[in-house]
Amino acid sequence: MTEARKVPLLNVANILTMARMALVPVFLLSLFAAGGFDTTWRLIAFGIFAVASFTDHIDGTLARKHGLITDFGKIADPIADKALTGSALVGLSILDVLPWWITIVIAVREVGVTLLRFWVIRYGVIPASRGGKAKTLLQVIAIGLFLLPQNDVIAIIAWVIMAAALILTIVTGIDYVIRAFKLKARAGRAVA
Ligand SMILES: O=P(O)(O)OC[C@H](O)CO
Repeated sequence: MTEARKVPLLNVANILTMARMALVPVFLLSLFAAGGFDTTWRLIAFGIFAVASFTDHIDGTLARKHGLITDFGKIADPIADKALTGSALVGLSILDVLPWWITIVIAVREVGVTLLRFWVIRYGVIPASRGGKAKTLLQVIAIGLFLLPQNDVIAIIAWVIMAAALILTIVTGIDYVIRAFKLKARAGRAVA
């Protein structure tokens, strides 16, 4: 595996990625505090989720701006996103806010893409695509809206965005499968 540039592994972008992972248990504790439906705790959970999600934006921006892109970051950043969104989806399904089938469809895609990345890692890294980034953004917005105390307007917007996120989740998942097979085939041709 080759580094895009010789940069220290422990740089600010990677530290932010790891901080996002570390916030997952804190987020879950606040989501389930006081039974899961206490308005104050739900707002705290929303705040922690929002801060953690924002680190995704900052670490990517810093990595690009200051040349802090590492193979570790390319792999760890999507995993940190999946840990955060996955735990939120499971939490919302446990609380009966979100149907389990939505959580399961997204979880299967996210775990599948992660396994796919490791499966082809000897040939190269599959970084997040624009579609993958847009998918994560839509998931984050929909989850954020479901975390808020609900009313009709919030619920309608949350469902519309979740539907778009689901479509993009599936479409980009298929796109990554195609990319993985192309990467593997290219590596095979290079060896032959
Ligand atoms: O769709 P993925 O697996 O590439 O994930 C995208 C990342 O969450 C973007 O930061």
